[in-house]
Parts: sequence; structure tokens; C-alpha cells
Amino acid sequence: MKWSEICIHTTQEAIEPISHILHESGASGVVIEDPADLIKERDTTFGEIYQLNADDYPEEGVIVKAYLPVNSFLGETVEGIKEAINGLLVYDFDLGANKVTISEVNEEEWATAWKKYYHPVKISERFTIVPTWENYEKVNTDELIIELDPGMAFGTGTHPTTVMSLQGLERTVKENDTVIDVGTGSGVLSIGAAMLGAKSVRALDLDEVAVRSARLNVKLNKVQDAVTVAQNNLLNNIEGPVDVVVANILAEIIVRFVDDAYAVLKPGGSFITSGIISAKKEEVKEALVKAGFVIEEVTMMEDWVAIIATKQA
Ligand SMILES: C[S@@+](CC[C@H](N)C(=O)[O-])C[C@H]1O[C@@H](n2cnc3c(N)ncnc32)[C@H](O)[C@@H]1O
Repeated sequence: MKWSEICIHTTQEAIEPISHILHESGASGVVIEDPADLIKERDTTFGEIYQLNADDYPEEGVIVKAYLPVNSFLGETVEGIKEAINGLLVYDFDLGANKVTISEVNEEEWATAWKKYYHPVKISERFTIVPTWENYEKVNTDELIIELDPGMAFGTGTHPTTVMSLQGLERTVKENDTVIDVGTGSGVLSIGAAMLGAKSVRALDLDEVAVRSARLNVKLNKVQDAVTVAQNNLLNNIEGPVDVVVANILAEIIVRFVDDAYAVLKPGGSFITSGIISAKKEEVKEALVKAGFVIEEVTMMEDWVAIIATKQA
């Protein structure tokens, strides 16, 4: 998977609210390029050498940068970011040039750049996501820790769609359940399902980078006895029956395989869908009901929706 750098040319007073918007939109961290840093007096007691390149800095205003995964959500994410930034005008923030540009970053650059900004995050009652290079001590004895090195695949674990999926799994998966994770990305949901007691989890993704990343993370979390990772297009040629299907994929894709999800589920089984932008909520609900599902729960985080539906017993 490729990564995209979003650059926002703005003012110093807008740094904080814009950084907040970027975090909320799934960016693991932000970089601030403020020309004031070029003239700042620095403490060099410990012999630090500051080498800032003036060419990286704007002549006027401030550049706020963040990294976003290039996936099917990128268009909506960027539009959402622009809208939220423009919304700051209502609160009288001076946005300066307010110019938003997007560019792709090469893999090596990204592979190291984002690590500085990615830290342990508690994302549900039981789950905490911890990047592999951080040391983290459990706060509660029943806390479940997912160690993650997302590499180039989607799934730092902190995107609202992932958070809602993990919360949905937490409420649904029972000891010894069987699970299929469609669009596994970094493998985060499959690892979560196994930690919740699922005895067998099939993690599927079309993207081979995701498959490699998921395999690595599955081993890292020592759930390889329960989780198998494979390259596959949605649920094509996958047989059930299983207790739970989870899919954090764009609404347009979910509606394409609701019938297949229904077919692979046991009666009484659950289909957890996430990745649905709020404008598409009704479309997905209708498709689920048409396939025979009963909608049990609809949750929302920012502009994203997750739905838990069951196949009647
Ligand atoms: C939004 S990411 C979700 C990743 C992870 N499950 C999470 O919750 O963080 C969606 C994933 O679906 C995968 N995907 C997209 N289309 C697919 C398809 N037709 N079949 C299987 N996987 C697909 C993408 O490669 C990507 O890894």
C-alpha cells in the first residue's frame, strides 16, 4: 500500500486545531514546519546539532503535514479534512493561505517517518494497540495488547473504522468461535478476534502487501495457531459455516458481498461491517436486510458508521 502526504499551508494559530483534525482523520502524527523554528535560539548544552533546511519552510505562514494511507477511503478522508478545516472559520481562526496539497511518498521515506508519531493507544474497553518498537506495561490484568507493525498496510489500529470493528468484535466474539476477516490489512481485527478466544480465524486481503504485513503481525502476537492469512478477493470461493464475519471495507464493496457473507454464516451468526461513510449508511442497511440479515446495532464515530447484523437462528 502507498502513503500520501497531506500538506496544509496555514497560520501558527491554526496549528493546534488542524493537528487535531488530522489525528481524528486517522493520521498517526503530524509534522509542523514553522519558519520561526529557523531563528529560534536552541539549547546546545548536550552538543546537539540543529540542521534545519530553510528550503523546507514556507516564507510566510506554517506548513502542517501528515501521512494518510492511499486506500479506498483517501478521497473521502481528504474531503472531510478540508471541510473540517474550513469549519474553523466559524470560530474566527485565521487560516492564512489555507492551501491543501496531496502527494505520494515513497515507501522508504514513509517506513521510518511515521514511526516517530505512533504510540500506544487504548482503543476499547479491553484492547490497547502498541507499536512494536514501544515498551508498554499492562494497566489492567484483563487488558489485551495488540502489537502492531503496520508496515505499508492499512491498519495502525487507530482509525475510527478499525476502532469500531474491534469494539464490535469485543461484544460479539465468544470462546471457540470461528471468524472470517475480509480486508484484513495489517491483520489487526483477526489478531483481536483470536485474543478474544476465537479458535479459528481466516484473514483475507486482495493486496499482497497486506497479506505479508498481516502474517508478520499474526506471528508477532503469537496467534498463528488460530489465524491463517490468505490472499483472496472478498469471500470468493470461501466456505463456511462460521460464527462471525468482520469487514472494514468501503460501503460500495460491502454491498457487493452481503449475500456471500449471509451464505458463509451459521444461523445466529454475526456480520460486523465498518468503513461505511455516514452518507452510505441507509444503502448498506437496506442491502443487509435484503440479504436476510437483522440489524442489531448501528454505531457511529466521527463521520463513520459500523453495523452489526445477524443471520436469524
Ligand atoms: C480499510 S482497510 C481495513 C484494514 C483492517 N481490517 C482494519 O480494520 O484496520 C480495507 C482493506 O480491505 C482490502 N480490500 C479492498 N478490496 C478488497 C477485496 N476485494 N478483497 C479483499 N480485500 C480487499 C484492502 O487491501 C485493505 O487492506
